[in-house]
Amino acid sequence: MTLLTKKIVPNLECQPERVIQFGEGNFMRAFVDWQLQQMNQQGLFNGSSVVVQPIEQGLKDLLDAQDDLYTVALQGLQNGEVIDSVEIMTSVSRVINPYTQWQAYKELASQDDLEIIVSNTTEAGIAYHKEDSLAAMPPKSFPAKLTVLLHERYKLGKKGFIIIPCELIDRNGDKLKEIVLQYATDWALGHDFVTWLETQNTFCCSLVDRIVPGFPRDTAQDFYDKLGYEDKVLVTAEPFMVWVIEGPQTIMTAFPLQKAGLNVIVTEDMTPYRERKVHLLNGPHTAMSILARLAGLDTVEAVMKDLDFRKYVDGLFTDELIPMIDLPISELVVFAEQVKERFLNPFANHQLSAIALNTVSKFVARLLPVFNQYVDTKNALPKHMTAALAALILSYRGDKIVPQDDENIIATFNKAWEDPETVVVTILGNVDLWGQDLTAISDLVAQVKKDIALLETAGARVLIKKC
Ligand SMILES: NC(=O)C1=CN([C@@H]2O[C@H](COP(=O)(O)OP(=O)(O)OC[C@H]3O[C@@H](n4cnc5c(N)ncnc54)[C@H](O)[C@@H]3O)[C@@H](O)[C@H]2O)C=CC1
Ligand SMILES: O=P(O)(O)OC[C@H]1O[C@](O)(CO)[C@@H](O)[C@@H]1O
Repeated sequence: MTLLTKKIVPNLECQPERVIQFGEGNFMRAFVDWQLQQMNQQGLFNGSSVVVQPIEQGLKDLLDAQDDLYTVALQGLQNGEVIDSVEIMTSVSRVINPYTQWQAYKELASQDDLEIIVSNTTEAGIAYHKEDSLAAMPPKSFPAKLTVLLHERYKLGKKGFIIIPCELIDRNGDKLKEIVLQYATDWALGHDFVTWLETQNTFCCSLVDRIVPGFPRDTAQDFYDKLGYEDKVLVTAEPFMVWVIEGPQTIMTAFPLQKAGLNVIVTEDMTPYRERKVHLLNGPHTAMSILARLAGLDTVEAVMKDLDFRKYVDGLFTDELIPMIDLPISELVVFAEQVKERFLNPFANHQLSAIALNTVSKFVARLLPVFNQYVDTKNALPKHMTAALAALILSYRGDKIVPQDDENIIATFNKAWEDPETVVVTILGNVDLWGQDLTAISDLVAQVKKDIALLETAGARVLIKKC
């Protein structure tokens, strides 16, 4: 079968390079480059991205063999409709491997059309390596490579960039800027360079949300048969997306994502949006994964299609999560409905066991802040979250399902379960697990004991029906 190349795309228009993108992975290609494509199609941007492969091994060769073309398959539900679409992306101009093309990389500094820098180098990428130097070709870390590029740009007396990292770490833009400034100090790049960095560049924090399963290993041949060509870097993604960017509204002039109708929010403070995502998407994931596994269910979709569990999920959203988040209720209701639709994605096959990895820390980050808020404002226990907490303690006994977590956490639960009479008090009172003494919450110990007893005698389905 023919490989996807320019020959397959007639009248391919080359757009000027306007974006430097660190990271050629699945997420960036189905998120940022897909958005460039949407803007280009509407004649709003007329720009392409030059992609920098951040580590020595990567997809450059595969992409180059396809003239940097690839397909994005969007699969899922949107506004009640099944979306199963494919589109060839023409928004990547070329891929630079700085390990073999260091000079070409540095020359990007001289291109005036380049205005925007984006990145996703995984959670490990925004890191400081003390050994990195200005003379290295290239330095190891992504922030060090970026510092070299910015310094070249400064030396040419040109304007700076809008820099929007997409890594899934809190306050990614601040962290990236902090490390770049650290290199500027380490490498003695001078006060004027630091002033240029501060005044001519806009580092934005951003929060991305789109589930991108990536290359469809099991069904690739079906895709090729349907497409009529082979695409070794085809990427599947859900139709839903949100990009929350913390920065000045003016960035939308250079980067008209919103004008193209994309779900992009530019705000002065992204905290509520981060909370919205963590508590309304990842929170229900965690609560349902704990309880539904005890009832023998295995995927998010199965939970959402089960009438009893669906009621539980709806109640969790409506009674306990939405009222505790500091954003307009109408906005939260819309977001919650979108999340439920995403949970029902028939293409996703999202395993509860995958979500359940490291459940204790996930419970702390995703549910406990809302749990505390509920107790403080309502002076009562949130029943749905309390049931999930009880199920967590029971599952970590290890006889019904095998918990996967840090070995110290597993050991803590094993030890506590040696005495079933005291296990609830021991676990809830363990500040190392929760960051607080949960036995101090009025009635919690008694309720969790009752819930565990019901889980043991009647099962998870009966417990959630009581919520
Ligand atoms: N796939 C998804 O559904 C979503 C993924 N994310 C996040 O995006 C990140 C990337 O995900 P994918 O694109 O799916 O993975 P991927 O494996 O396709 O791409 C990883 C990218 O990160 C780069 N990279 C890896 N380690 C690095 C390091 N130490 N320093 C610099 N660069 C490094 C690689 O060169 C590659 O460009 C992940 O951290 C993930 O948490 C965020 C939202 C959704
Ligand atoms: O299964 P979890 O850990 O709740 O995460 C669900 C998904 O949400 C996302 O944050 C969506 O953007 C992805 O990173 C992740 O795949």
